Amino acid sequence: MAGIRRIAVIGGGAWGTALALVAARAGRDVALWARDAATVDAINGARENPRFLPGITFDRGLVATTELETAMRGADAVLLVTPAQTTREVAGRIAPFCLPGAPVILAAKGIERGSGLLLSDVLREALPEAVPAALSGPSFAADVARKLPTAVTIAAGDETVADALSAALASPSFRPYASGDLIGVQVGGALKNVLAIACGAVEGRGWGASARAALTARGFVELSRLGAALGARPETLTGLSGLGDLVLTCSSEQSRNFAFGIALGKAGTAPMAQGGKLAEGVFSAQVAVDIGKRHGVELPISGAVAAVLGGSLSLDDALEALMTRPLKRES
Ligand SMILES: NC(=O)C1=CN([C@@H]2O[C@H](COP(=O)(O)OP(=O)(O)OC[C@H]3O[C@@H](n4cnc5c(N)ncnc54)[C@H](O)[C@@H]3O)[C@@H](O)[C@H]2O)C=CC1
Ligand SMILES: O=C(CO)COP(=O)(O)O
Repeated sequence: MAGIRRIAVIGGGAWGTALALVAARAGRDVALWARDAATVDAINGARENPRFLPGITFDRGLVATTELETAMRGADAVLLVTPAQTTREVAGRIAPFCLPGAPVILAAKGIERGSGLLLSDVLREALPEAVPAALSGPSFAADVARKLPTAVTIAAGDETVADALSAALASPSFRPYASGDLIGVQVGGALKNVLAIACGAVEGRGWGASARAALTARGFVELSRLGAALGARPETLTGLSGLGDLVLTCSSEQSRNFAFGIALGKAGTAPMAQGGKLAEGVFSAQVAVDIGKRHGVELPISGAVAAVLGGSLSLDDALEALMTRPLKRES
């Protein structure tokens, strides 16, 4: 496909702002849409997003706006960076302004709850003229905004689209790898959040580093089995958006899912509130288990997370249930 000159970034939270910086550093003409006027003013004026990226002054100026039509005007590609559960609504809102055939890169990590659809399928329903793509991998917004180096996967059904998007976003601090596996990239991104809650709970409950590593490894088995059942490629599951992101989020308090898990672990049962920060795994746990059931894939750790979050199981009982499952050979 032709070179990508102008990119619209939809969503002015931590990741949307960081990705707008990535695109600007890669030499793209960037317009960032945020719904909150104070955020737009701070980005345009002080080169900051104090609500979502506190303490970071950007190395580049960005053009932000509260007007969707202005942000979308002439965009060759769109980065959709609002929470997973808002994808259908926001895709519907940008639909009137989206150029036919423009790639829409899904940057949220989750599965739609009501429908059980991956976000690329949500996009196909809400914005059928767009070409779905996904960006995922080990990448904390604050690190990326600070220009710390990382690598991610960018996937699209047509690998030449993934190649073009990778070229459009690459810079010395941000290295995308192109992939044709749109399903695998999304399954990894959604499941690692659920598993990070489990690992955080282990941390918060004081069950030790050995338990956390064991849970991460068995969690990877869940992620791989679900991915394989949905048609993911093995190299995606062991790659940046699968194992890479799982390792990051299951071991770092910088992760909101892991931090949510720590709070859960300290409480022993599901906390009443999330403390305001987005933890996507909370929304994906049960729907992932339901998808697994439909495909004959058991997800015991994700199931335990869903049951604890749903209030039907305490953490201590969840641990006992996992540890006393019938013994089997490792696979
Ligand atoms: N923060 C991070 O390090 C990373 C986040 N992600 C993913 O990116 C997605 C977004 O996360 P963040 O930007 O970090 O969250 P955030 O909480 O920092 O920001 C969310 C943004 O979405 C906006 N928003 C919420 N509901 C909306 C709606 N209905 N319509 C329009 N805008 C709406 C909020 O106003 C806010 O600007 C999540 O799925 C997350 O898993 C992916 C990689 C890294
Ligand atoms: O996806 C992320 C890093 O790759 C961010 O993780 P959290 O949403 O748990 O903060």
